[in-house]
Amino acid sequence: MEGVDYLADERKKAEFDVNEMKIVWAGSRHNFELSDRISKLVANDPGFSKEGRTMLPRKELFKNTLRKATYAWKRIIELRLSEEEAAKLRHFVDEPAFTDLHWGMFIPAIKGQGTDEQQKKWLPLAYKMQIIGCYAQTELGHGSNVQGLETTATFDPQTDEFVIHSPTLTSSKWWPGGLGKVSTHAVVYARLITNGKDYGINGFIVQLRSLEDHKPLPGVTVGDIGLKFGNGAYNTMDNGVLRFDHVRIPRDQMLMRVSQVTREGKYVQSDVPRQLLYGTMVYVRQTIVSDASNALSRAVCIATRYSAVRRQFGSQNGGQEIQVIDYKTQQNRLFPLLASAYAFRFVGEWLKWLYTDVTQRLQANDFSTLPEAHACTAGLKSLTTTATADGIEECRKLCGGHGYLCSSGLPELFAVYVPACTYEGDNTVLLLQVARFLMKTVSQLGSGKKPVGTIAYMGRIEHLMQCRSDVKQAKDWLKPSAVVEAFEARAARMSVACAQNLSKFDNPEEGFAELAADLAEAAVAHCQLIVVSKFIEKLQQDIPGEGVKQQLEVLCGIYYLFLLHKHQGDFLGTGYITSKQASLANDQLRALYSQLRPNAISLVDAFNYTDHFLDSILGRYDGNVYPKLYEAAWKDPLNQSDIADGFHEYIRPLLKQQLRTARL
Ligand SMILES: CCCCCCC/C=C/C(=O)SCCNC(=O)CCNC(=O)[C@H](O)C(C)(C)COP(=O)(O)OP(=O)(O)OC[C@H]1O[C@@H](n2cnc3c(N)ncnc32)[C@H](O)[C@@H]1OP(=O)(O)O
Ligand SMILES: Cc1cc2nc3c(=O)[nH]c(=O)nc-3n(C[C@H](O)[C@H](O)[C@H](O)COP(=O)(O)OP(=O)(O)OC[C@H]3O[C@@H](n4cnc5c(N)ncnc54)[C@H](O)[C@@H]3O)c2cc1C
Repeated sequence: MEGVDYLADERKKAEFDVNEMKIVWAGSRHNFELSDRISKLVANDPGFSKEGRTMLPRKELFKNTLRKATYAWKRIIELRLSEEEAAKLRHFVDEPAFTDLHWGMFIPAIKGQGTDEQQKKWLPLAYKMQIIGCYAQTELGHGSNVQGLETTATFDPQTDEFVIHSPTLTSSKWWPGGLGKVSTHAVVYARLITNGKDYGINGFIVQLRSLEDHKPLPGVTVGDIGLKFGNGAYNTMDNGVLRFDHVRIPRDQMLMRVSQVTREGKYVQSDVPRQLLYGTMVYVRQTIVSDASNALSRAVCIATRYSAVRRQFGSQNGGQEIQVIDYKTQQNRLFPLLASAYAFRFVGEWLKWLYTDVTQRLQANDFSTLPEAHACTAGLKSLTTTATADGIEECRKLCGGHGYLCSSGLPELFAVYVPACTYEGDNTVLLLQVARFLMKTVSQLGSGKKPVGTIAYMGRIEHLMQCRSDVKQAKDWLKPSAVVEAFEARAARMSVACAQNLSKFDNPEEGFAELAADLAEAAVAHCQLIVVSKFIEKLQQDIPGEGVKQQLEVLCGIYYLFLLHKHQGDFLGTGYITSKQASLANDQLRALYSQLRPNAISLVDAFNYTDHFLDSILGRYDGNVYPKLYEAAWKDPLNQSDIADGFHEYIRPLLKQQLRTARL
């Protein structure tokens, strides 16, 4: 039965041009062609096979990752791939590896915090992978509280060196990816001490291992921190532990863009803000937002295809049972996730633009938009990773029992993805950063400083505090102006309520700690407003392709009406809508589910994922699920023999004993 498309009827139902939607999803025709070409290249290369990955013991799994990463590098060189193509290739190889941190954090840290001279020295080595680096910030005792890090870098003017030292057990670096077994170098964050004074955290380039035999250098203790959550999953990564015993590095290995230490040991602060030390985190948080749409769309693609294949109940006169995708409850769980995948795609595109803009401004010594960029990257990283991790798990449940099989692809996807809620900033800690930014904005209202960008709506605070929704019938909820005002009024009112409550405390920090849960909710409301607004703005662009814009309008409506339904307590509680208007929103949401239904399979086809990338029997493009599940079961190592290892040792004596008892 090879070659039959079991989802062909579903595909025929599409009311839009799928090829044009693929381009919208990819961001441009160029991006589409690039992804299409590289994903097929990876899928057709046996060197990148994923076969049996979840069954391998850790050591073999890790060795296999080293093989794949090295093979990927070989192919990148052989095919003379550009930086953009190489990054795509690593993405489609789809296995967390030390290279993620080398390219994703070590190099960006040197670029962002190194002087021109330092970049000239280190970047060519890193680009050719003649050195391999990681980002060593977090310690056993401190992750979120970066200012609490304990590793020291003490300047020795006698030798013109820094002495890097781990003074306590809790100062051991703990977690950095690529550190445990591979990295030769690290950007290490340590307290800078000179002339007996502690100047706080700074980055230093430190060599950890010999470039000859890869042995740790004298004074360096380094290893892997141990097995993590899930089979396979993130265990392909060597998250590491690192201790220094008075390790000496030349002074010029301190990353000196933000501050410098002179030959005499004098500390000099540049005129750039100290927060630039945190710049690598801003960059990576922005990439994590784009990646959320990749991970969520992947899970949704699997769950949607399988929901169209799977049938349960409702057979009449011997006819077929109902496809589970036709149950309203399935749609109510699945379609908002499909809509979220598209929403996160577009907000990710916008955030990339914002990041590029702030980077250009920083180069021109304009630091004015840095606080907003920090708040947006932190908040959207938190919002999108939380929703994506929850969404992947929901997709697993949407696939019933078969979703729990590793061959569905969902358990591994979840296990690889879920730490995104923690790394690059715990999601709650990041929301509180957004809340601080919002409270600062509210406190400055009336001071003459006009809020701009994503907080421009605060400039209309008087209107937003007293306006009421004018929705009278369900379809009024399709008017962008009605929706944007609803989300703005909710976010503004929640922030103002927090600010009013905060003002009742004599000590603002005590107040902030006491009201943290409310503040985090206000931050979520603000971030949801950003996602909704950016989706609506996207729809105001010229979008070619028959029916493409209409489908995006349906998805956008589902995204915001589902949020409105889920958080109706906020909208009702702040008095912007009535319960009747909330109920109309729900009516409209149901109507949109019906509009989306015939297009569901084509909307996930628009992600253009290869079966290799999805790595899921339930999500196969052709929908040929049952024969392939059956076939895969027989490939399990337990089925290599009829009689299991251990039978003679354990089960047989047990059975014999029971036989004896029965005879008695
Ligand atoms: C592509 C790669 C693959 C992905 C693999 C991922 C592997 C994972 C890697 C990692 O996890 S690396 C380690 C990441 N660690 C964190 O994210 C730590 C989280 N903590 C922090 O970011 C910060 O310390 C904090 C919690 C945001 C701030 O703590 P604190 O309250 O102590 O703030 P201060 O340091 O005093 O700063 C105050 C001032 O600075 C502003 N600010 C904070 N962060 C930034 C930033 N990143 N950019 C710009 N500005 C920032 C903050 O808003 C305050 O401003 P004001 O209120 O004073 O105006
Ligand atoms: C898979 C993985 C890869 C990683 N890779 C790297 C890497 O390459 N390099 C690197 O340097 N680090 C890395 N990390 C570390 C990561 O950045 C930290 O774990 C993360 O920043 C969270 O910090 P923490 O572990 O200290 O959490 P904690 O701050 O200890 O969080 C514990 C709990 O306390 C809460 N909490 C903490 N502070 C507050 C507060 N102020 N208010 C309210 N609640 C609070 C949190 O919400 C959380 O619920 C990685 C972590 C993981 C899991």
